[in-house]
Amino acid sequence: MTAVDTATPSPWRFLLHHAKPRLATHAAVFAGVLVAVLCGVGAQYGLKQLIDLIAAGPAAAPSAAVWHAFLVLCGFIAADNLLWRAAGYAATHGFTATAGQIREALFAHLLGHSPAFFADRLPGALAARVSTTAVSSFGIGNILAWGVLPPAAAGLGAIAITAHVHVGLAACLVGSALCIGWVMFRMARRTAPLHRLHAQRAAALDGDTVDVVGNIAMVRVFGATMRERRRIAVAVEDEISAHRRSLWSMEWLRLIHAVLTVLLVAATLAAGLWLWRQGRASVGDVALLATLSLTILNATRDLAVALVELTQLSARLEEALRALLVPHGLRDRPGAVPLKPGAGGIQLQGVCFAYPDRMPVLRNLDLVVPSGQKLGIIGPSGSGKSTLLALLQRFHEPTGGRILIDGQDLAAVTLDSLHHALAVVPQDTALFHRSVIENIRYARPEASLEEIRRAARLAQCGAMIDELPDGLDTVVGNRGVKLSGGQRQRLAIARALLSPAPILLLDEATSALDSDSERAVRDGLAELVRDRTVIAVAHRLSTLQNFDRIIVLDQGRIVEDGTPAELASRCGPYRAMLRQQQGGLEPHLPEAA
Ligand SMILES: Nc1ncnc2c1ncn2[C@@H]1O[C@H](COP(=O)(O)OP(=O)(O)OP(=O)(O)O)[C@@H](O)[C@H]1O
Repeated sequence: MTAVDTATPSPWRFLLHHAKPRLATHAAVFAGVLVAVLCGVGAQYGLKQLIDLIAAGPAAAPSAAVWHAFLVLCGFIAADNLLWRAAGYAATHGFTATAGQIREALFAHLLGHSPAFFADRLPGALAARVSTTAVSSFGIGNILAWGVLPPAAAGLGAIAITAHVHVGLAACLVGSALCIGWVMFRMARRTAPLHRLHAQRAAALDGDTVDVVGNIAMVRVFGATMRERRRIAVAVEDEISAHRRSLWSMEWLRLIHAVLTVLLVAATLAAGLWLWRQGRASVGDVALLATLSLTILNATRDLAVALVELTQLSARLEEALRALLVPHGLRDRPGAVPLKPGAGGIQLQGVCFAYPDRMPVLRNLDLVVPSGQKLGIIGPSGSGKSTLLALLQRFHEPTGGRILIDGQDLAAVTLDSLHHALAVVPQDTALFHRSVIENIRYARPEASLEEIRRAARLAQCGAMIDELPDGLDTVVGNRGVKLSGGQRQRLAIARALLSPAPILLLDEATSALDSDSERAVRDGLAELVRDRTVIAVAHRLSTLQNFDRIIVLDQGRIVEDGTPAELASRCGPYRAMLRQQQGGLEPHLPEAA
């Protein structure tokens, strides 16, 4: 089934869509509850029959009829209780499975979003909303089954039995119940924005809390613990005030409902007494009307409480769905085909790019990288180097021109197949809070232990891993916090080396290494990059000294292009950078052409 229907984020359609695969189980829950409740109401009628027989006296009531009425009453009571449990058993299977399925579907949808989506949102708030959706969906199922259906069925059953005593009285009850229902519904709808506001503030607070916890080292370094506590305290105050307003609106609803139902029950009882005095109702009828009015009172009260909770949960669900079910910014185009595996030749034809509401970053870029070529990209900070790598991964669409891999336009191939063709060591080394071996194996889950050890050795992290307390099984901490920056980078390189992708993208892949480690990693890399196309962004020019070709980017344009030796011999920006990095030691440089 599709993950989620992004075109229709209405909470009810969303829930129905996810309930469908377990329709029979859900139907069993609701049918069980319905029959149990009707048996409960039937027990009240059975009691009336018994009372009428008892009131007639031992002489007038045949013994068989009394015991028959007794057994019917016991049967209703037994069915009432046992069916509740059967429905509960079905719900533990159906509701939990549906909530889990919703969580999985939203997670899958979340993973399909582009980096631009995540750049604008807090990860904690997104995770909180996935949880909110699953918890609210589970809550809505429970409230419908245990909170809405029982009082609704009990109320309708009570009205039907009242009709048996007096049709006019039952009609009045139906009219009153409908009026109360309408008033409650209108009022509940007007409170929905208050619940949504509360849901928004709670999710934002979750996101903020996770953001601070995720950056706890920085908070400590800048002695900002109190500052952050004050910030969160302000957000908590906002959340509390929104929560209070949401609850107050519900308390008003409950109060109005309580007044209306007290009036309704009093009127029913008075009518029963009047009918009895007229000789048109038996003692059993009056007892029945008394219990039925209480059933109706309880039913309408329970129904109101349940509807209130339902309104709150559906508002929370709606808010979470609105935030999560944003259509994917980047997705496979209709008719997209998998990238045909090739040697890894890359071509940029007139590529332009600007981030939304920003100045252009790349301007009319033409570049041909033959398969197997090792291309270095250098240039001042902000010149568009990482953006170029991001476009190659199709994290963003070029605003003009096109990019081809082995002659195939990236826009026309599937994203998954494109990512299988690329191995990446990103600028900001990201590791999972998992073991070293799981992090390296991420690039190729089927890789053997021997292959993993080889990749680790080539990335110069073999000795480092041996020194860890549990070797390859050591858990690296949140985003790899238990490792040094250089160690993290070497693990990321080992991970990329394990990938069979024909194109390797390195974004400042060795920036955190000292010169000796960098040289050692470079030697290890040399063997593995031999048959691949490599595009490497680097600030340290020594990283690129063995590369086939270097381009210099400036303000989104290629301002120099050639082999390292050619560029070093020209009086251009590359030579200036080289001179700067060699500390002005001219003897290392060839004569300028
Ligand atoms: N997600 C984004 N949204 C908006 N603007 C962005 C985004 N990412 C980068 N930019 C902007 O695009 C420009 C180019 O950034 P990019 O990261 O490509 O530069 P770079 O050459 O890799 O820089 P550095 O050497 O410092 O890593 C910068 O002005 C940057 O502020």
